[in-house]
Amino acid sequence: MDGRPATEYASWQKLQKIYDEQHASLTLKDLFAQDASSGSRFETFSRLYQSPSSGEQDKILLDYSKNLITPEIWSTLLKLAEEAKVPEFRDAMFKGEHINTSEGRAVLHVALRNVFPQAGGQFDIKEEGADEVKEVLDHMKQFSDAVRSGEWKGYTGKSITDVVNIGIGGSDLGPVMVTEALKPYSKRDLKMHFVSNVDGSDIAEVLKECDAERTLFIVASKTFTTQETMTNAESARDWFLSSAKDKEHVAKHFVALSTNTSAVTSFGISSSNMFKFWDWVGGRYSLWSAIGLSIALSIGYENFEQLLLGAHEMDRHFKETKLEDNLPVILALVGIWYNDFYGAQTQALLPYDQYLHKFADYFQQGDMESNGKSVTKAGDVVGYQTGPIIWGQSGTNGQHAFYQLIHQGTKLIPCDFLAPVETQNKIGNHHSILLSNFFAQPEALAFGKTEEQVIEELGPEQAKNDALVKSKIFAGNKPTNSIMFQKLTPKTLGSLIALYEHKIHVQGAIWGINSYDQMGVELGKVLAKNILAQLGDADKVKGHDSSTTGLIHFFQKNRK
Ligand SMILES: O=P(O)(O)OC[C@H]1O[C@H](O)[C@H](O)[C@@H](O)[C@@H]1O
Repeated sequence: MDGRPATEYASWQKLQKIYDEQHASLTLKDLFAQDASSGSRFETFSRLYQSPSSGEQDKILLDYSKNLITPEIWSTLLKLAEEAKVPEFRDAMFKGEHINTSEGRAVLHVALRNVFPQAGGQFDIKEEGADEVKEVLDHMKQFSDAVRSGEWKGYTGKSITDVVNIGIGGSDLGPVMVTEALKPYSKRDLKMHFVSNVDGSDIAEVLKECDAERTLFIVASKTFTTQETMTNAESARDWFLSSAKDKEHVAKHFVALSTNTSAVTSFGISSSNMFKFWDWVGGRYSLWSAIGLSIALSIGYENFEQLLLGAHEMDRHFKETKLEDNLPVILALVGIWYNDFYGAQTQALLPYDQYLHKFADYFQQGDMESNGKSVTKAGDVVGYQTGPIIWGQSGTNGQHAFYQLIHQGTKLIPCDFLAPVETQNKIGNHHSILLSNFFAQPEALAFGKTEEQVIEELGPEQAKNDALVKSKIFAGNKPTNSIMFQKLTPKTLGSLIALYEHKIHVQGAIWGINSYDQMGVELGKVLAKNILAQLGDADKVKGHDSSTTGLIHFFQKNRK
């Protein structure tokens, strides 16, 4: 809680000792072979989460049995969570304590979904702005209903057909991921576009598809100062005014999502077209706030509310469930075991659901910006690994691209496999084929293929080729989690996102770092501003190393 280095905990030291003594002989094959004597490993190491309000329909099964853990390792990991005061740190977040210590802020994305008195009661959160959440949601409902119904008209009296969300980082990735994930619930005649990159090609391609009379621009930026977003927003406004001519028309075509009212109004967007949020909403935790307006426009406010409800129910689960049954805690501890003791550098997220194809992209920011830190909250340099590199993509596509390395490469890649029981699109036997791959890959990763099996398969003649035999062996022993949910509904998606958010929180608490600032993104921004001022004139290029100077001069000489 106070940023104690994790290595100081007795349970951490015990885990190190267990690892040193046992890891060479610890195999998933042996662990599962013990099933007969000690009861099913699946029973011991899996947990079923049921939505309190819709139970069966929105259940999530977490199977973590295919991990290199024994009862002793597992109880020591749970002890670590206690020693690191994970429950206290979690409760401090829910109470609104300023756990983002470097910025002196509360961390209250849970307050954004704390709007369901009927769902087991609300958390008591006393932070400035927390009581305004409902008001902003009502504004979002009213606005998204009006746009979706066609009641909201553009400057020539036509309804809106295209929505362009202009934002970057947390003001882009969440809306992109969720609108993709919930496409089956979307209004197909309201097309969503996302512009994030300051590369003019991004906005240019989107504008080619839009008609100024029927396009709504959402300028999404917590700070309303982000260079990429403001540059894109200005270009969008210029493009719009080249058709609309009159600045008065901006009000019908531009809205802002921000915490910065004065910057929004000076951009020319009236405060009545602004949807606000608060400094206790971190950018990468903001899709639940006004930043989710594009989501509400796409899937409708009622579905957006279901997304919030799913997250709120996972919040309750995280807050109220004992550590050994707590899904976010389980994911966090399994991750720490590989990250800190086995030395795994990465963590793959592999959804077997095409609609989740942006899930890993989203949690790249969620996890890596949160836990990519190397000093504790007390300011000490950590002597252990913190946040993993998050990567991945839709499972079957990955199988034909990078799974080779996971199966037979030299690196340990812990993987989370995710899949729905029910598909959104019943076509032939696609879903059975998809799921058979979802079941097969973790099995292959865990149990591999022995030399004897390879020899038997090859037959006596080919088996004489030793190199061929060796190349076909799968060492196995590769750990995975499998997460199955009933169907990718808005509510289930909300719960899945909150599950991973809280996993990140628990890991950050154990590592003693601040998961809620992002100082590491600042330096590059400052240097870029400085360079921008020098780009126009070769004589102005000063104060850099020879490499940077050489590159800038090369650009200046060759630009057209
Ligand atoms: O929403 P904005 O203020 O425009 O910020 C957009 C992004 O900017 C920075 O890169 C931060 O590191 C991100 O956390 C943030 O999401």
